[in-house]
Amino acid sequence: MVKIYQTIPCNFDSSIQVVSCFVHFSKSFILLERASNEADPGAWGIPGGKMEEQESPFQAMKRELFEETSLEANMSLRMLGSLFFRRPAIDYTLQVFELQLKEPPKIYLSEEHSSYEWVTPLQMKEFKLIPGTIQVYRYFYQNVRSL
Ligand SMILES: Nc1nc2c([nH]c(=O)n2[C@@H]2O[C@H](COP(=O)(O)OP(=O)(O)OP(=O)(O)O)[C@@H](O)[C@H]2O)c(=O)[nH]1
Repeated sequence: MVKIYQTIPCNFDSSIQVVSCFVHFSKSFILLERASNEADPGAWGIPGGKMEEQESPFQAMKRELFEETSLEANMSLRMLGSLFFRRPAIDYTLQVFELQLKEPPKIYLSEEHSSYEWVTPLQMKEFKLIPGTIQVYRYFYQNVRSL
């Protein structure tokens, strides 16, 4: 159960910041499957993770992309915006990025993930996604302003 807000909700704990990225190639973007020894095993999501202290969102996003996929993002990494996530036990801010690739990339996964797939927006529904993934996609790419 997750609630997503465009503006900061009342009594929001903003101490946790997460970054995530839609990595596009052709008409697809990449989803990663969380490994069996991770939180939420078997759930699929776009690359991302928690920001570390003293990192900027861009630094955190580049680090996570490299750790999780081996992709090195430079000038082409763009920030799309932020959303506020409220789960029963935790609040966090999600900073969402996109990276458009022109060449087919070589992907090397870390131990955090067991597999990856390139999916079109329509195929997203076939995956057991991290809650909120479809809403985040719609918000940034289909200009749907209500979550
Ligand atoms: N990677 C990723 N995480 C997301 C997305 N959406 C979303 O709510 N999250 C949440 O953001 C958090 C990211 O945490 P993580 O466990 O992947 O971060 P991390 O790699 O830094 O892990 P650690 O510091 O616990 O080792 C998780 O609670 C995850 O459910 C998403 O699209 N991608």
